Amino acid sequence: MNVNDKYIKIAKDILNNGYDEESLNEDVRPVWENGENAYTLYLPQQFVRYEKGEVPLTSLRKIAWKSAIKEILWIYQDRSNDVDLLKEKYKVNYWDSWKNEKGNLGKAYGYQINKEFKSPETGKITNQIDRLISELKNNPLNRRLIINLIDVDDMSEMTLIPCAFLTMWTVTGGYLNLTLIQRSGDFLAAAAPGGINAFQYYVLLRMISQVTGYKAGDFVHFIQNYHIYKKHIPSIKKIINIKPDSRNNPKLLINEDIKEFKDFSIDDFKLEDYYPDQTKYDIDIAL
Ligand SMILES: Nc1nc(=O)c2c([nH]1)NC[C@@H]1CN(c3ccc(C(=O)N[C@@H](CCC(=O)O)C(=O)O)cc3)CN21
Ligand SMILES: O=c1ccn([C@H]2C[C@H](O)[C@@H](COP(=O)(O)O)O2)c(=O)[nH]1
Repeated sequence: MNVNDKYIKIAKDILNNGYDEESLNEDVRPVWENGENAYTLYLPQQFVRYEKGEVPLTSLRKIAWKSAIKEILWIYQDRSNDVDLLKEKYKVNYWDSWKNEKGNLGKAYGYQINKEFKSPETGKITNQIDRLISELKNNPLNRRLIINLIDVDDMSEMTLIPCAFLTMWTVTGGYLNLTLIQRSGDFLAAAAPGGINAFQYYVLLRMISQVTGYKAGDFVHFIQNYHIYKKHIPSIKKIINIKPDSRNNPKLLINEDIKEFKDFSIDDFKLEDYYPDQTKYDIDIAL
């Protein structure tokens, strides 16, 4: 099954078999801009496997792939929670609704990457990304290689509790394999197979592989609550009936001269053979 097939299969599964929040007569947290409840159809515990060499980018609709990479650079390289930085440095606006009065996300996302702690392996003061890179180079059989964006001590000071919050990393011979755990996934806006979340974490896998001397291996994306907002249903129904351009076979090229994680910039990433459907969808984002 290619990425588009995976997209269509899970979309149909949620549409046909998803639990309908509205009919459960319980409160839901998210609202639309006008204050109305944002109900979903949802399925629990879905996962998507992308074999090595497969780029998780759908061509059923246009994905903001550069913004997706910029978000990763902002979180893992700038180690920032500052929404104004995302806007000024990267021209990405879509986190604006979640910033606090100081213009940041509180103790979420990049804050957890910048936080220092004592490495359990070396005893030296480090941060989660530096420890991961150093252990992959020096101690590849380490089974404790995770990056966690949720620290329960800080949860009440996060403006949004990270959705794609946990990565786990395992070396097999010359390959680095990644699992991403996502607690909650908005199918249309971000979490679909080949959408922003899958693609951006695949890019992180490629980047970390490149600077630690491995090839990118398999990528598994697990979503605990996978949902389609009911307002998005008409768009999803259109998308799953698109016949994509048969030339699609996306390849991601990354500047091979980059050897240090801190040196990647957005201009080091190029996509080839990507011809996404150009239909425009006006996507409301639940707040
Ligand atoms: N309900 C909800 N869904 C999300 O996916 C989400 C949140 N909230 N809150 C935090 C971030 C913000 N995210 C967003 C916000 C907006 C778009 C969006 O407007 N996407 C459009 C245009 C993207 C562009 O061209 O820049 C799209 O067509 O996908 C996507 C993800 C992802 N996250
Ligand atoms: O990277 C992201 C960030 C956010 N989301 C979605 C998932 C949910 O629809 C909302 C968050 O609402 P919660 O009630 O906190 O789950 O944002 C995503 O899919 N991907």
